[in-house]
Amino acid sequence: MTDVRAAFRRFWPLTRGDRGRLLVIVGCVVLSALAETASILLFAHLTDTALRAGSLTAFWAPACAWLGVAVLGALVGYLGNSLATWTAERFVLRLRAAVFRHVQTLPPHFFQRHRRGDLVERLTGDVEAIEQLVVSGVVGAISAAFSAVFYACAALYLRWGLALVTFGLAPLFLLAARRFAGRVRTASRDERAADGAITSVVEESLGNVVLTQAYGRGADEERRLDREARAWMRAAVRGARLSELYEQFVEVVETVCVLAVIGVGVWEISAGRMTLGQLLAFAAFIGYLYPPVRSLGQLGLSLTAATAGAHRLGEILDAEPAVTDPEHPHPAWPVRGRLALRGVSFRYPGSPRASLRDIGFTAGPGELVVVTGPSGAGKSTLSRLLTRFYDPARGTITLDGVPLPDLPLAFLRENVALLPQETLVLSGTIRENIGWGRPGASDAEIERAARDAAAHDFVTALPDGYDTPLAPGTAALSGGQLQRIAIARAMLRAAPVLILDEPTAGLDAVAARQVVRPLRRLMAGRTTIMITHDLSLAPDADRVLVVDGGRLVESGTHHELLTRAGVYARLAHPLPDTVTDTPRTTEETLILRW
Ligand SMILES: Nc1ncnc2c1ncn2[C@@H]1O[C@H](COP(=O)(O)OP(=O)(O)OP(=O)(O)O)[C@@H](O)[C@H]1O
Repeated sequence: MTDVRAAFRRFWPLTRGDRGRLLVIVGCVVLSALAETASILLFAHLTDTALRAGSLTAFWAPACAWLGVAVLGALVGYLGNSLATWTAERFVLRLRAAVFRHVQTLPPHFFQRHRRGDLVERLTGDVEAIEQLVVSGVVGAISAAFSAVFYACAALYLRWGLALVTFGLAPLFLLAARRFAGRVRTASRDERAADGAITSVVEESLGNVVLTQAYGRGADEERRLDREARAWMRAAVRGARLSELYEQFVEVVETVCVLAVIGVGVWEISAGRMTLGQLLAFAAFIGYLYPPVRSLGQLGLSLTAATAGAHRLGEILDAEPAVTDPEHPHPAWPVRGRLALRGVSFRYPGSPRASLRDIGFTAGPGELVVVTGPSGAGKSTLSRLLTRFYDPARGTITLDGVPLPDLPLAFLRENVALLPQETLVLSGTIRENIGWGRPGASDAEIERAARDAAAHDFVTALPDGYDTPLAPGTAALSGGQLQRIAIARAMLRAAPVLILDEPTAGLDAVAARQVVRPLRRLMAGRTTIMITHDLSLAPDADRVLVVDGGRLVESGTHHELLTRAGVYARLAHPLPDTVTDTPRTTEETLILRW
């Protein structure tokens, strides 16, 4: 129960703005229960007056009153239920938006440590489970409680002795619910986790379908899905069995209660202390009284199950963003793009060792700094610090002399554009994909960016041109073409600082050649930090930095580093022109990958 309370306290604030409506719903629920109670009393009256006497004249007045009450109850019931559904859905909408907003602020390592399918499940199934707890649960509990109180009062009014017998048996329902609660919670938690695992496997398998087919691993993937699906089935069956067992058990308890009441009632009638109408009405009340008591117990079980969802969602909401906006941000200025790193060290949260140690360098407008090094050296980590996905543990990074943490994140990322390693395609047309770089850009600006990125020709050759729809993983464009779309997007952003993370990764020599020219146009006049294994652009760089084991081990121009015969020379080896002094053009040296 403490879990339910804690979950409720955590998510209740999200009902702000709808509490007036919740009050109206409660009003409707109470009126509905009152109408139900009144109809039963009218039924008793009708039995004792019209039915027993067989008088039609005595029939009309209670019958009309009963009809009036029924119509009123129906209207109020309709209003209350519609409003409750609307409020519940609004709550789901708000909760999902809040969780999604929070997820957007979380650092890269959060997404590396959680399977995507599991996150999807938390944002869908678990969000709905919490709605059960906070909105439908509360409305259901209030409705059940008021109904139980009204029926109990009416039963007391009809025959208080008999009513007390009835009430004495009611706690049996709550006891039964208590006994089941723990097991229901475990089954529900397992079911939700298994749901997430299934979504993850399906998503991963579909995402890697080419690899799976190429390596003939379809059967393995099927087994993987089967394993998760069986875990889900076990949990689902366990949950269903528990709730069925509870239902049936309660059914038997209810029968015992009703029989006890009728038995006592028959004895009362035989002693002349009760009329048949009263007994029938009383039996009806019992029929009505136990379901709300029962549903209070059932509700307890649903709420307990919902806490499993609350717990899983809490894990997301408790994850902290790695960086936040400064309290007193530095005022905006026209950024020139001078980057400076001094003594920068960084370790990923939870990682035993530092990924970067004591890194320092500067880069100014119009300069190209190539950062290279073996796999795992810390190059991508550096790009994450420059775009402030993380702050360094030690040292500082400044933009035009202002430390990055003093800048509003939006301002920083407007001025420091990242071209990530994965060519990211968004759901939308090519025009929207490019326009994403700068919201509000005109079609002419988008087209100009596409021309500069050498994308215009292949885009216009497509049947739908700029209106060709793209979607992640389903784009009918080559890797090089997608990369040029990404370059056009970055062109449009027109940020003074560019961070290019492996801009030619995954492209063959021909495709790489096609992106080099647009890349150079993109870099012109900007401060560019290019993280790459591909040394084809290194001869053009003002400075090449070699990172190894998180440290900056060498720095200089391509030719200086080659003549130094250190790590860089080894990385670039064997290169046909390692000792020539005449630098080749970028295109000629393009295949200098190591
Ligand atoms: N989320 C993370 N949590 C813990 N350690 C991480 C995380 N991401 C990366 N690392 C570690 O940090 C180090 C640097 O990784 P990084 O991705 O920056 O290397 P890289 O030089 O970009 O490699 P590659 O060239 O293969 O992309 C590696 O040892 C890696 O294992």
